Amino acid sequence: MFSLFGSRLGLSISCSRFKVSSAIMVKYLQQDEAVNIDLELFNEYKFSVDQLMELAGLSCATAIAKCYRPDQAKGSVLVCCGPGNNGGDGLVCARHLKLFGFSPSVYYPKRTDKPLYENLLHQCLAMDIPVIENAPTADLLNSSYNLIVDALFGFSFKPPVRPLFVPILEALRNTESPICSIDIPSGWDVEKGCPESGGIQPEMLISLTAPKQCALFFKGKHHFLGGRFVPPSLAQKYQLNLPDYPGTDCCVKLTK
Ligand SMILES: NC(=O)C1=CN([C@@H]2O[C@H](COP(=O)(O)OP(=O)(O)OC[C@H]3O[C@@H](n4cnc5c(N)ncnc54)[C@H](O)[C@@H]3O)[C@@H](O)[C@H]2O)[C@H](O)CC1
Ligand SMILES: [K+]
Repeated sequence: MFSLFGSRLGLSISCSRFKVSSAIMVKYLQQDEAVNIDLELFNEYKFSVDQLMELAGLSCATAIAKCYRPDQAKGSVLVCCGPGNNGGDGLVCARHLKLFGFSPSVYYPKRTDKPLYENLLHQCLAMDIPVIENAPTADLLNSSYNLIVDALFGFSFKPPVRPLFVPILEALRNTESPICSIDIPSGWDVEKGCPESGGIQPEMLISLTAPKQCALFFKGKHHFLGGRFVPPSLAQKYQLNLPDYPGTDCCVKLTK
């Protein structure tokens, strides 16, 4: 009797909290705020990169599986990974996509020689995830992949794009296959959004921890928040106004 009453009470509290939190907009972070929150997670809260990257990558794969089916005609996903932690999120995401029934391949042109990244790549190879060596053209993306995951650059990106990444960003700009960007549409300014000279236009964006200001310029179909690891005291300190994640989900759809 008591527990039933308790759970009903809990439900009504979370419903009323939802009303309150949906009225307050989630905070869109400046680049330095994103960097500071990241540093605080590591230095004050003592999380390791591996822990947060695993949760971030899992939340990305989960959000993708909510929007795209693994059994479409070509059924394959190309995960493009950059040299930093955004690329690491991509490697984790590729591994979970494979476990969810997708057929991911990885493009990883600038590999970081640190054990974390070597191990993440090793795990992908051990799970028979192909790694393609050459930058794909837009035509190859159109003919071979149903979805492109953009894990090239995250919140530490500083324009302009260096030469090694120009061909892949050019292909992403011209492909007709849908793109899902992790945290930041790569090549976009973290605060000002798409460069005036043109940039990629993802169909899906998965913001991690909290959206960055460039997400205000996102025009695609699906905007999710992932990375459900923020301690309430940290969310409070930066007034993130995070939405309630449904139940035990690791991602939540954001509405405009
Ligand atoms: N707290 C969190 O929310 C977490 C987020 N995660 C992910 O980490 C990235 C941020 O990672 P970071 O390593 O700081 O940087 P990036 O991946 O954005 O890129 C750094 C990498 O890129 C190179 N680079 C920078 N500018 C350029 C350029 N113009 N051209 C070419 N290359 C460039 C730079 O040299 C570095 O090598 C965040 O967005 C999330 O995706 C964590 O996984 C979990 C915690
Ligand atoms: K990205």
